[in-house]
Amino acid sequence: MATLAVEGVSQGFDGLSVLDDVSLTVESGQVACLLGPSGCGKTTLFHVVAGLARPRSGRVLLDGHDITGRPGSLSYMLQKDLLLPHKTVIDNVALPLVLKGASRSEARERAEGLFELFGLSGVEGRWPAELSGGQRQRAALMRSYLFSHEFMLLDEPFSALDAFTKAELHTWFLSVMDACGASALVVTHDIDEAVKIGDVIFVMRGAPQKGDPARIVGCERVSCPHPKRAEFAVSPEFLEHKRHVLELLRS
Ligand SMILES: Nc1ncnc2c1ncn2[C@@H]1O[C@H](COP(=O)(O)OP(=O)(O)OP(=O)(O)O)[C@@H](O)[C@H]1O
Repeated sequence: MATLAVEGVSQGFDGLSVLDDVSLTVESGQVACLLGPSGCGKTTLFHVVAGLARPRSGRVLLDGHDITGRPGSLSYMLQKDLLLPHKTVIDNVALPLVLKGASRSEARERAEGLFELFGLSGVEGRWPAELSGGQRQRAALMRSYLFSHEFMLLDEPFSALDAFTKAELHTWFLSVMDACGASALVVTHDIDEAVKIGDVIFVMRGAPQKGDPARIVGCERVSCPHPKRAEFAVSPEFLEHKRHVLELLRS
């Protein structure tokens, strides 16, 4: 478990200013969502947080340690699962451990212990092409977790799934996060998803291409005890949080 702090991050490309003084904190064990319109700079912020790009100003701290511009401390799961087609599921998910220096058998052994928790028992030896969309996302999330137990950056992890699979994975995701105690920052375009899975929702606004760099315009704390039950999504409290988020997006 780890606490992430983004402090006063500004970023841009050549003459384009994309992020303006972005700050946010994700507490240990929290799932935080980053919600904002297309093109406002969410991926740009993720690249900075993952250490893949140095910001023009500001810094990124993980448990108080400055990780600005240093990749490898957090795991970063892209929207597309990027499972390697020529490797079995177990070798795909164990790959981060091998890259970190474990032997193949050691890595497989550690990964094997997690298949049940991630709802993937029985598919260890299959090829990615033999999995359903939901199973592929579970495997991709498990691989991210094996890269970093502490903090995961998830870029639209459920956006490619159909509505039924998505709803199923939301419930599954929350139970896995509770069981692992990991923290995550999740990019999403989907307000319902953000309220459903987020303990806190950071709302980002801006249109960098129109000379309006993005900033965090507010944050909504979702007061719902864990484990969040499926009924929460049809409760008056859910609608109230959704209304607040919509107000922030329009403000
Ligand atoms: N490498 C780059 N060089 C120049 N401009 C870039 C680069 N990467 C992103 N941009 C610009 O920065 C702005 C923010 O892009 P970004 O991909 O971060 O937005 P986003 O919120 O993640 O979008 P989406 O939700 O559609 O994925 C856009 O105007 C984009 O064109």
